[in-house]
Amino acid sequence: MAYKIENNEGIVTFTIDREEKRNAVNDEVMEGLKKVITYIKEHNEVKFLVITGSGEQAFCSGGDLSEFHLLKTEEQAFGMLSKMGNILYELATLPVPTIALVNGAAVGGGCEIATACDFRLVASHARCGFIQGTLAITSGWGGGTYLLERRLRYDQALKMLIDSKKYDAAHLHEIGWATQVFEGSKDQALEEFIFDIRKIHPEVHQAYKQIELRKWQERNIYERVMQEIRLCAKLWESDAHNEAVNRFLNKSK
Ligand SMILES: CC[C@H](C(=O)O)C(=O)SCCNC(=O)CCNC(=O)[C@H](O)C(C)(C)COP(=O)(O)OP(=O)(O)OC[C@H]1O[C@@H](n2cnc3c(N)ncnc32)[C@H](O)[C@@H]1OP(=O)(O)O
Repeated sequence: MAYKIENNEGIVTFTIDREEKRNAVNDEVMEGLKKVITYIKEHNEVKFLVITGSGEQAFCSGGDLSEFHLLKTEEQAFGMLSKMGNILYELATLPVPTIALVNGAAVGGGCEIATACDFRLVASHARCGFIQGTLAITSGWGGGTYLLERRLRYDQALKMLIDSKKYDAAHLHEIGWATQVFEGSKDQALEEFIFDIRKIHPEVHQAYKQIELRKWQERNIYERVMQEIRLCAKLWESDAHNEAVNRFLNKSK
């Protein structure tokens, strides 16, 4: 199975379990995310959603290039991108607080997943970035829109997107992308982070989160996410993108 779902007293953890591919997202992972989001919407006793990756090398390395490089046209790309874009929108707008437990590299779509969460607890060794630009595309799952909604300074958020490179944990915290940086056990870091909030009734958490979600609704965030995805799909067809992906896939052969 490409993922694990655990429920520990209302704390639901979704683990991308593809360590051999640095937890790259394939269709099975997408289906798993849809499953956990549906579970949370149908079970009021759930307090938080935690997303993490297996192993210590990667949280998530984005879309699975060995699968998605087969997509050649704008419409083929839009099909995959919009499927994950809709999943990420449902994740970003869940009523419960969401925590990205960034156990390692979060790059490309992996950085988008972490950005779509309310909190980012980042391992001190993790390097994260919107590296899509190195593949001659832009963020394709809505992560650029969510990043520019977060409270980073605009210039720092835009630089993170157009740098298209991995930042270290200290810098991610300095610019306000990382909520916290932790050493050692990710489970202990999570326990410490939720120590106080788990004492507070979940309806309080959800009421406060609704204040932000109402603003997103008023500002048509869904339409903006879909415009972002369409732009990425247009770039997907370029020779520059296809050549960059082939270089990555051939590098280890
Ligand atoms: C789909 C679109 C989406 C979007 O936002 O629109 C995107 O996510 S686009 C960006 C796609 N992701 C990438 O370009 C990242 C590629 N991976 C890396 O940069 C590195 O693997 C890294 C930094 C995550 C980890 O580096 P490390 O040195 O620890 O590992 P290796 O690079 O040696 O990789 C080990 C093994 O995993 C395979 N791998 C890694 N990432 C992916 C991936 N995204 N898709 C498919 N396969 C991936 C890599 O090929 C190696 O396989 P092996 O058979 O052992 O050679």
